[in-house]
Amino acid sequence: MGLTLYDKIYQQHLVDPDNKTAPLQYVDAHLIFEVPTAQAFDSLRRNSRPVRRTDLTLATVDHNVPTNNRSQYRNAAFFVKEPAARTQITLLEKNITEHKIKFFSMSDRRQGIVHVVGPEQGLTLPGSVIFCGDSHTPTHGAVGALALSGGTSDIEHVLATQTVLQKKYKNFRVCVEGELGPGVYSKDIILHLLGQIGTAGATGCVIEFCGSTIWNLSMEARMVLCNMSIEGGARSGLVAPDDVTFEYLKGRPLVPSGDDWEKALAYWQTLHSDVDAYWDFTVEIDAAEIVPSITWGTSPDDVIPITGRIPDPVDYDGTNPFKAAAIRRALKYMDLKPNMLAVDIKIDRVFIGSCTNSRIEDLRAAARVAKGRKVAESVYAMIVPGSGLVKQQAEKEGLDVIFKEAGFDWREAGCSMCLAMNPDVLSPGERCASTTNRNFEGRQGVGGRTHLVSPVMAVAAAIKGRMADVREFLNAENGSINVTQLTLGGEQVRSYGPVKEPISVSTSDLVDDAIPNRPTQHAKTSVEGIPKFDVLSSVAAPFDMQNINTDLIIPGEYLKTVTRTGLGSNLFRDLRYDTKTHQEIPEFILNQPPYRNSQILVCTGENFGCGSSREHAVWSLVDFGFRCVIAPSFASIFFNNCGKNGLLAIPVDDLEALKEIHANGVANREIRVDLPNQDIRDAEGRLIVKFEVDPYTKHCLINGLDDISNTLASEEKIYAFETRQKKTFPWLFNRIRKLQSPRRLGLDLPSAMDVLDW
Ligand SMILES: CC(C)[C@H](C(=O)O)[C@@H](O)C(=O)O
Ligand code: SF4
Repeated sequence: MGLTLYDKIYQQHLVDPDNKTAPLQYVDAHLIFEVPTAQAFDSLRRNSRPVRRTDLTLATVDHNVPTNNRSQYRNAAFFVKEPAARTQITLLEKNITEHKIKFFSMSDRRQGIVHVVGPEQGLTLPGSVIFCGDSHTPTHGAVGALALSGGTSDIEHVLATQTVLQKKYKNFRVCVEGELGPGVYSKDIILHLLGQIGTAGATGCVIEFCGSTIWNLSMEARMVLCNMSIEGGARSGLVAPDDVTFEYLKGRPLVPSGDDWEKALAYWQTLHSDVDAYWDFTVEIDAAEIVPSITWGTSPDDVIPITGRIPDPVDYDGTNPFKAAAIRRALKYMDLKPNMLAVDIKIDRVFIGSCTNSRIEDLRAAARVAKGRKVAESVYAMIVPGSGLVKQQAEKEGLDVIFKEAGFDWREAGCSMCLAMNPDVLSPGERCASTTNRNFEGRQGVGGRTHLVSPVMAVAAAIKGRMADVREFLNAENGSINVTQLTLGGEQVRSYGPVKEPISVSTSDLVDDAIPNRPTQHAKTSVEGIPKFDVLSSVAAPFDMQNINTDLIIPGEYLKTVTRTGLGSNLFRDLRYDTKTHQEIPEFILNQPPYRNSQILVCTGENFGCGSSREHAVWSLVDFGFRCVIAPSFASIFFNNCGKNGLLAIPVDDLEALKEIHANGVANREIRVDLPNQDIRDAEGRLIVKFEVDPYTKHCLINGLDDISNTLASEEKIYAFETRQKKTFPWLFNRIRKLQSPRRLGLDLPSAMDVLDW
């Protein structure tokens, strides 16, 4: 039996292939940003743990940054007005300065969304493992890397050990064959897929995208697919590297050159799944069936073609009551009527941006539709390039002029209106056609309504003032669209800036390679652990929603905290409080007296904790008082984050048992969760169900041990692996610290006073 590309990269990165209980993957590159890192650095400091490889770590700021004009920019402390955001950004600056980590600050034109910046600089290379504490890290898989995400505890683990604990996931193959129709973009491919498999369809899997349609896509279009793999529940997504990949990589600042390029290329060309590889799941899609699509509801799989109608819950009442309830809730939130035509949905706002669709090809495609046209008077439309270099490139090509003439607001790089963490938010009730990846309730602002679309569909909506079929604009007199360019992204123009003194990473540079900060001489003998878990008796708070996402558990506004505590009061904010009056909603379960002190949450709906990797979701549950969550299934990142914070997540797929636990909760009767014996009993001690838990997590929970202590015990193995890796793949090392300062490259803002001259 052959291996998949994922199998191969995973195996190659196993630090100790014999350790099956806590498998460690070596991380070749680590990307960090302001939101989930403060707590990680703080905890390292408290436990006297050094950052192991500052030379394999790269930082930027994106989520919190305001996107208004930076012509008067002096420094972050002055520019960022909102105090919590300012604290988070300046704290990151302090941490990277202390640890000497390379950083693209707001005064550096290379700054931008972490998943735009990484590939743009060539940080992510085929066959490597990249880690970033953000759920859209799979984006980087487009170059044929294994791109892993996780929460703050994982970030801390990578900083301290340069490894991440990763079990082996399953293989999911998505094969798309044939030619895409006019106006169909890679965003439509991934929306189409999500419509088929749902938000939990690929849970516990890594997706490999393949087939003739995929090979014909540009790198940036492939990134869109990999980016949204997480929306299907996948642990990551990737595309085997080919000539398109190599062409994209060549010449980027962090990509090897000269002899090393030749050696690297020879290796990269071997990276593909074997013909006889075993696939746990396969989905085949005929490209001809895909039409420009939109989401209508509050989950990324609520997908309909632009020619379609809004679903009717009545159609599911008999067969799938969960789905019928979810549709009713979404229709109410989105203020839509069943069976309404997609093209009849009027919009107020358009947002083109985010790590999904803010690259140069997205902007080129959008500009082709916008050219010579006008945004409808009723619409406010904004374009936020993914990085300063994307913005610079777009301006060089005159795209900004096209957009401004059409009536778009042209802004500075950042996550912007993708999530409500910076000044760009929707007002309650506003409806937005958005090129982002999540349409959850409140995602773009309290009460805001999001429809996910491709960049060209966003422009079509902006012009019409309602959801529109971009194909109406094809071959029209003004700004006619060349379909090939539209789907393939057009010519490959480099989107990074001038390199005055090109860096060239060659093997000879390895002589003075950085020495890792190995922990032995610094390590404290006693470190903080996690709260111990043994046996717990409590009334379980009963929930019955499917796909409870982490935005719903704790909205983006609260991710600006720099501690792990204090989030409990805003747990489930949008379910718990009236959006207008901010008063408690009496019907919500956690506002009812018996459940205010519940330590167990039981949910009968599947896929608990989907969406973002924010560990804040777990911290808010723990801060509220929960020690255990029971559900039929969990999203992978949330599940991992639970164990690292002493919160026991128990998947119970025996639906009768689950109903019984739920019924005990409704009746206000205690249940007893026994971790050592792995069972759940009722108040009389009668067994309801036995449960599975992986032995390593059980051991850590019962003994209150944190992962890092365990991993550091394998220091010699990590060091040995690292030494081998350096010999075999020298081009993966010694490159980030050779990045040059923005000033030397002419990429600093003229008004900036905080430029770091590295
Ligand atoms: C803040 C970050 C942890 C989060 C994520 O993991 O995705 C964010 O980027 C999001 O899109 O919700
Ligand atoms: S999904 Fe949005 S908020 Fe998250 S990294 Fe991407 S752009 Fe930023």
